[in-house]
Amino acid sequence: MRVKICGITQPKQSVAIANLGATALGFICVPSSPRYVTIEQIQGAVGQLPKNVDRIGVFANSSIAEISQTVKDSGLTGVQLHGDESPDFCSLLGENLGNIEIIKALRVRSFEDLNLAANYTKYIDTLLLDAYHPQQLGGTGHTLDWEMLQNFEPSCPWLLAGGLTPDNVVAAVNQVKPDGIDLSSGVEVKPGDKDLDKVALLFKKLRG
Ligand SMILES: O=C(O)c1ccccc1N[C@@H]1O[C@H](COP(=O)(O)O)[C@@H](O)[C@H]1O
Repeated sequence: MRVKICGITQPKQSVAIANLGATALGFICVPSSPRYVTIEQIQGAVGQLPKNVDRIGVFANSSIAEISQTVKDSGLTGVQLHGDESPDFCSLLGENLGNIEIIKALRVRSFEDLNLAANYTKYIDTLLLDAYHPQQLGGTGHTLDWEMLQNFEPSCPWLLAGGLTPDNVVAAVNQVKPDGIDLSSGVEVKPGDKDLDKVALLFKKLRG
């Protein structure tokens, strides 16, 4: 299963988390986030990573020019769009970025939100479902209603995010059966500072 650990800010932690088993790391390019990193910080963090670990930049309502420049300068292999980006925006971005993974995040509070997924799948590589929060775009630590996802079968791979922790991850995966998972605050000491013991426990639970 694909496991993305998001909100990495420190080069040392990025290598340690990859060694523990993460298949993708996320770098927050949203200036209002406490986990925000600059292009230089991303360069420092991805420099030592094994080639097979995906490096995903997380954006929210950034322009195509901004995203393209960041991808080019920092060696990202994918982008996660966590704002109100439209299907047309995803399609245009895909044309601009070429061989870069596009992950569209939907913040879900109702079936109406979930049904939006169908409008995106032909323009993106991967869908991500996160919890909706009225004041925060992401990294909220809130779970979404997993019951709603019982019959969720989009026509592209998808990741479950939102409030996952070493304690609830096995239940989430068994109940919802996503193609992968994405965690941020559930494996942190504080925003931007990952707790490596919690990350290790996460992989232990997943392997168990
Ligand atoms: O983590 C952030 O600060 C952030 C800011 C803006 C957009 C997305 C952000 N993070 C994403 O939020 C989800 C879930 O996080 P959590 O596990 O509930 O803390 C995850 O996909 C992050 O990529």
